[in-house]
Parts: sequence; C-alpha cells; structure tokens
Amino acid sequence: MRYLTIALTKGRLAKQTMKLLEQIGISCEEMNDPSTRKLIFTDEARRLRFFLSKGPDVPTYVEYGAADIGVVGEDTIMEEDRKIYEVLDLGFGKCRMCVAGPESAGKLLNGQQQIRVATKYPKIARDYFNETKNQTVEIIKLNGSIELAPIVGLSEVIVDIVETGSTLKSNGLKVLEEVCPLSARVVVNPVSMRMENERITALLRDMNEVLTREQEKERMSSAQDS
Ligand SMILES: Nc1ncnc2c1ncn2[C@@H]1O[C@H](COP(=O)(O)OP(=O)(O)OP(=O)(O)O)[C@@H](O)[C@H]1O
Ligand SMILES: O=P(O)(O)OC[C@H]1O[C@H](OP(=O)(O)OP(=O)(O)O)[C@H](O)[C@@H]1O
Repeated sequence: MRYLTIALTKGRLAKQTMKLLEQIGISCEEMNDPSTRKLIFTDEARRLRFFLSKGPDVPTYVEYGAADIGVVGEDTIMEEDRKIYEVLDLGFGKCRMCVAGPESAGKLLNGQQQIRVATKYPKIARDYFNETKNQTVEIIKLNGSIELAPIVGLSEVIVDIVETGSTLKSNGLKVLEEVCPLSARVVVNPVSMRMENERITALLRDMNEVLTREQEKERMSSAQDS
C-alpha cells in the first residue's frame, strides 16, 4: 500500500492538528520533539507520512500531489487560490479577516477614495476592495506586524487577521469592516481524492466524528453553565 502524505501548517495550527490526529489514533510523537531537525515523519502501521511546512506552502504541496492531504487556514486557501478540494472545517484556528485602521479611516471606505491598503494577503484585499466594494485601492504587500503600517503612515488601512483584537487595541486601531470569518480546513488533492478515495474518506470521517463529539461536549457544558 502506498503512503498517504499529509502536509500540516507550522505554528499556531500545529498543536491542535496533532491533538486531533492523536484522537483518531494517528501518533505523531516524534514530531512533538522540539529538538528534532527531521522534516518528515512516518506512521508505518497506517502507511501515513506527515510533514510541517509554512502555511502558504501547504496548498502548493497539495495541488502538485506531493501531499495528498493538507491542514491549513482558510485565509491561506483563499490567498493561494490553488486547484485543491476544501473538504472539512476543523472548527479551530477561528479568527476573522478584517479591514482595520484608526477610527478616522472609516470614512475612507465609502468606495470613492483612492487609499493604500497594507496586508500580508494581497489577493484577498484586492478581491474585497475591487469586487465586493468596487473601490480602487493601492495594495502594499507586507510580511508581518501589519498593524505598524497605518501608525507610521505607510497606508490608511490594513487587511489582516483579527482573533482577540488585542493587537489592534494595543496599537490604537479598530476593526472597520469584516471581510469574512476564518477557520482551519482540510484540503485534498483532486487526483488523490479519486485514487485513494476509500482511505481519505475514512480519515475525514474519523476526524469529523471527533469534531462532532467535541462540539456536542461543548454544547452540553455551555448549556449547563447557563
Ligand atoms: N491570531 C491569529 N493570527 C494569525 N493567524 C491566526 C490567528 N488565529 C488563527 N490563525 C490561523 O492560523 C494560521 C497560521 O497562523 P500562524 O501565525 O501560525 O502562521 P503565519 O501567520 O503564516 O505566521 P508566520 O508568518 O509568523 O509564520 C493562519 O493562517 C490563520 O488561519
Ligand atoms: O487579534 P489578535 O489576537 O491580537 O491576533 C491578531 C494578530 O495575530 C497575527 O499576527 P502574528 O502574531 O501572526 O504576527 P505577524 O504580525 O508577524 O504576522 C495577526 O497578523 C495580527 O497581528
């Protein structure tokens, strides 16, 4: 039986993804060792291989079939726009894509102004302003600490991820408009979906069962609290 290869996103999503995989009986202990320089890990019994990569590379590995399956944020799926199937909402990594800036910039979002928008997500920002809002803007691509841009006068607003809102608050900025809600997703290579349908469907079903059970637990405990 050939290996099924799974690409996981490094960073924020990794821990919860590992936990979910462990809950469906896939062990990734070796991957949790912070001192390892190894990049790819194997579960011989289940003929699975895993690797961790930068988020924006996950859709690339999956489109080319170098990975059959990937776990990645919906923001990255939208931005990379690869030919892959998005098959499961994992319900964690929840956040929102927002237009943010100083409160005074709110009046510049009326569709008439030519403004500068700083972002790590140029495609999402362009689609939102050009197609949804019909506003011509100049997009400035940054690679991190996006909130700096309006403070130092690089742009009027930013398009970025907001989770708790504390980064915006600490920098005197506000959410001005919400582009869309986001969460972590499972993606699959279209050819793998056909050729390895049974194994992939079984994995997705196991994950979905765990997620449904957890949601049910959360629902019960919040019903008890109220
Ligand atoms: N507060 C948050 N900030 C950024 N991403 C978040 C947040 N909460 C959830 N996410 C999700 O987690 C994914 C991975 O985020 P992470 O910060 O680990 O990677 P990244 O933003 O590409 O970071 P870096 O550029 O530092 O490698 C994002 O693509 C997004 O879907
Ligand atoms: O609403 P909050 O909970 O404050 O989270 C949002 C912040 O987290 C992310 O940055 P990250 O920590 O990934 O660093 P970066 O700026 O280097 O991308 C994002 O770009 C925001 O800056």
